[in-house]
This record gives sequence, structure tokens and C-alpha cells, in this order.
Amino acid sequence: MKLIADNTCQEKSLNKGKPPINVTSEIGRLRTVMLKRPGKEVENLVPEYLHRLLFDDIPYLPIIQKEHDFFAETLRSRGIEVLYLEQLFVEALTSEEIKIQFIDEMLRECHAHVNGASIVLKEYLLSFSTEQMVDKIMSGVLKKEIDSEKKTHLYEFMDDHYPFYLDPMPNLYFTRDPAASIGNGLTINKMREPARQRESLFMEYIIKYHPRFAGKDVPVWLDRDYPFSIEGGDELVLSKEVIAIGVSERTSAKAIEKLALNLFKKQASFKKVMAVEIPKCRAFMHLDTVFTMVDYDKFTIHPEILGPQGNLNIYILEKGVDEGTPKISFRTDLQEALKEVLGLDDIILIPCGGGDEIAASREQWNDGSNTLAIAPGVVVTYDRNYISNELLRKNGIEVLEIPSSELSRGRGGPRCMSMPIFREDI
Ligand SMILES: NC(=[NH2+])NCCC[C@H](N)C(=O)O
Repeated sequence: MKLIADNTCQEKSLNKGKPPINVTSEIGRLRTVMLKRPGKEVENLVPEYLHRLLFDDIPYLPIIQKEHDFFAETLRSRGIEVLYLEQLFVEALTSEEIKIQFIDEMLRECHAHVNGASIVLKEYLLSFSTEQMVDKIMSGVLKKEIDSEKKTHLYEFMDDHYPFYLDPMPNLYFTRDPAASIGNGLTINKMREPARQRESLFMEYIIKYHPRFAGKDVPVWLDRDYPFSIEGGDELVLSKEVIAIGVSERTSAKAIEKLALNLFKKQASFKKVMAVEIPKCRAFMHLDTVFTMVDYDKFTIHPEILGPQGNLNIYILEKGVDEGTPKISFRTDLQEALKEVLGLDDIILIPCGGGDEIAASREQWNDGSNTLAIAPGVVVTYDRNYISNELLRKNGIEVLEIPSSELSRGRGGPRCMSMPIFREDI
């Protein structure tokens, strides 16, 4: 595994005394972010399984890595500390016991025991260094990797029938989704799609065992055992009091309500959760594929999420009379609802593709609305979405473009590829 980070992910002395996680907005100056460099998992994508693994095409590994390194360098050049999921995770496996516990748990989630392969696989994984073992689990284990004398079950001999013991995890570079920082805590998510469900296990271990987070009382507002799905692409922290969450193909109303109740109960600063219903389709899989915050009062939006009258279903959840029931009120005008919850006189919605039917649809497909704000009014976007980028600039936004021909094939943009760990408060 090639890691770009120059040192370990121990906290810099700069952060000493501060909580390890702090995200009270979408736009506060970004100080620390977590990425995952695309690795061999991307090369284990084959046409037969693309759909199930949530890809539309196969990225070319050397180029996707180059583009991703450019992304990381862009962030570093603005003084942002870049952590890598894969490195944090290796560092979290601080003892042999934790490593074995992780392998057992991972194999259980892969259903390896169903076919009697868990013993062989455990032995195989333990034969590697921790770093290589993590790399293997992320990139997938092929049946042909295991000695044929060790194979005892019919399916194990059927390499052609299905090539993997453990599926690759090509979506790992979308670090935004398996977990989401909210205030000084986070949600560790129950993900909707089977292809991604194992991803949040890495974050669980990082929070529990990495010296940067372990023993620091980091609140987990909702964990991956909760039975209903939620994904970070739907979780937007608008201010220290308001969160917007997409009710989407991936995020359920039940998980949103549970998260809201937990936040209200645990005295977090959050007072309102705005549930925004978006069409349930692949192109709009998360709220952040159609709506992101770029400045105090400016947002990108894909016009197609609005109904004929520019309307949308928005439910505002607040603390109710008892702990188990929120107070819910209904709105239909996004602009008005945003003004109300953010206490602003005006809100500017910047349409993807300038609102042109073809450009909007094309650029949204390549994540034209999916911006990563690194400070108020400063965003990172894909270069290919030139119409949307131009419009952002016309609206006074500083746009840092990154190359995107391979990164975009996974259907996620700069926001999806980054998990903010620490932002300055605004
Ligand atoms: N936050 C996001 N919009 N993430 C995009 C994730 C894309 C990924 N291929 C998936 O389908 O899950």
C-alpha cells in the first residue's frame, strides 16, 4: 500500500487540547480531512459486477491515483491536514488481539462462514503484515489466491463461477459516506447497499482504537448497529444548530428521526434537523449530489429536484414534548426554509449547468453540484463541470478545479471523496 502521508496520523501539537472532531458547518475553514487513495480495489472491478459494486465504468488505476493525489495536494496547499483512512486504520490495529477481532468481524460480515471458508481465509489474512492485510481486505481476495489443497468445498473450486472470496471495496475512496462528523461527534453509518456495508467497520475501529480518537469521549450519535440506513452524502451540517439530511435512495426517514432525537437528547448544540425529500434514483443517490453549501448564503442546486412549482417536501424536526417524539413541521419552499433556519434575509441557489437542460443533466451526472467547501466561498470541484464552475465564479466563489476523468467514474465528486474531521467554527 502506497501512502502519501509523510508521517503518522498522530495529532499535530497545533490541535492539542482541542476535541479530535469539530464540524459545525459545511463551510468553516477546513483544518483536517480524511481521504482514501484509490487502490487495487478499483482494478478488481469487472463488467459483470459493476452494477452491484455501484460503478458505471472501470477507472484506469494510475490515472485515478494521479487525479486523487492532485486533489490531496490541492487541499495540502491550502494548509489542510490530509489523513488517509487506510493509514489511520492500520494505526488503529494497535494489538494482535484487536487485529484478530477485526478479521473475525469482517469475515462474519462477508458471510465467509456460510461457505466454511472463514478458517482458511483467517489463516491467509494473518500471514500478511498488518498493512498488507488491510490492503488485501480492501482490494478483495480472489479464490485463486488460496492453495488448492486448502480448498474443501465445491464452490471453492468454481473460480469461473464467481472469482472472489471477499469482494473488493472500490467505493472506499468516497470517505464521506460510511461516517459523518457532526459537531464533536459523528455517525458511524449503517449503509444501504450490500456492496458498501462493510466500509463503516473501518471507522468504528478508528474511533475506538486509534490514539487520536480513543478515550477522548467522541460521541457516536448513531452507530452502524441501528437497523435503518443513513449515509454521509445525505448529512449536511448547515450551522451549529441546523442539520439538513436527505431522505433519499440511501437514507431512511427512520434513521433521520433517530439521529435527530439522539442529538436533541444529548444536549448537542443542534436544535433543528431539516429532512429534505429527494427523488430516489441513482443519479441523485445522496442529497450532496444535488445540493451543497458553498458560502454563508449560497448553495449549489440541481434544478431537477424541484417540482413544477419549485417545490420540495421539507420536514423540520425539533425537540418534542417527550424524548421519544420530535415536533415536526412541514415546508415546501427550499429557499424560504433555508432563510428561516439560518436566520438570513436572502439565499442564493446556484443551478448546476446554469439551469440549461442538457448541461445541467450532464454536469450533475458528473457531480457538478458536489462541491467541497474548504472555507466560506472557496470550493474544490471537478474541472469537467465547466459551466457550473463558471457560474460559481460569477457568484463570487473561488473555485479550485481538479482533474476528474477517472475519479468521476465512481459517481461521486469532491464532497463525496472527503470526510472533514476538523473545521473552524464560523
Ligand atoms: N456522497 C456521495 N454522493 N457519494 C457518492 C458515492 C458513489 C458510490 N459509487 C455509491 O454508489 O455509493
